[in-house]
Amino acid sequence: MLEVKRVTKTFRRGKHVVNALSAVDLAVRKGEFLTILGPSGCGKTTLLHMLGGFEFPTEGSVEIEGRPITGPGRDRGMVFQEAMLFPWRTVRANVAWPLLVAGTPRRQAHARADELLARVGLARFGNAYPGELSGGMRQRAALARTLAMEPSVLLMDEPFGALDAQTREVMQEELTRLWQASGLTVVFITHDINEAIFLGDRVVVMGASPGRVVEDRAIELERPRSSETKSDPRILEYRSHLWDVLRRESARSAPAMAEAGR
Ligand SMILES: Nc1ncnc2c1ncn2[C@@H]1O[C@H](COP(=O)(O)OP(=O)(O)OP(=O)(O)O)[C@@H](O)[C@H]1O
Repeated sequence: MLEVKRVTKTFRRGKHVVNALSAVDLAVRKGEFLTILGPSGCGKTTLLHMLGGFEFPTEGSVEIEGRPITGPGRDRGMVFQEAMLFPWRTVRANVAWPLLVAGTPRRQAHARADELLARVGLARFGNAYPGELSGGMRQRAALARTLAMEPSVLLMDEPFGALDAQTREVMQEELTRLWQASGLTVVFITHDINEAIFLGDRVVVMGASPGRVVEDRAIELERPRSSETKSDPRILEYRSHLWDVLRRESARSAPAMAEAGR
């Protein structure tokens, strides 16, 4: 579904050249849930932005279903750490907004928004304003708005990073349910190893300086996954292995990053 081929990305910052990504190869199958872990600054967001069509490789190519990605498209929805909702519009109007922009008649767009709000557990909050919702509810509304475009790929950049631990667990379980029912392909960035394991069919670990893929591990926990999955003893093995990889990468990249910041 998605293919990143020998991608290198360099940014210029004044006189300095930042090698954000170096020779990254990555393929994501249709319907797969891929999670990405890695130390700060290893290029996770840059990679996601390329898949979204907001950044372009310096070398190499990024493709969706065999076609080069040349810009953002309705086939790919993005969800960020902070739910970007219009505070002056109701939750229903926020979710309906991309449909209205695409020319859907208002009544139809609002009916579709209500269906989507029900799917993310916000059926009773269509008339509320974003400021009246909790962080988790705002993230659900943002997800509903992204789903309104009927993307085939969801690109998620630490979407639960700003939530408290309990809400985060609930959101993880809801997302797996939603994904399982939808057939969506998901690429999900996180700093949380447990989250990466619980959600992912595969966990990719990136290393920094330069950003590259250092580990690609299949997670063979059965689906559907639920809160009980979280006490599966295999999780401990996955966690210990991924911790080792991350520790090694953080130690390796820290001196180089300190040097780059000087
Ligand atoms: N527009 C830009 N201009 C210059 N440098 C950039 C730009 N975008 C990213 N970088 C640099 O590229 C590197 C990778 O950044 P990126 O945000 O992709 O990392 P990340 O792994 O997502 O980090 P974090 O986990 O902290 O969000 C960093 O050194 C960053 O400073």
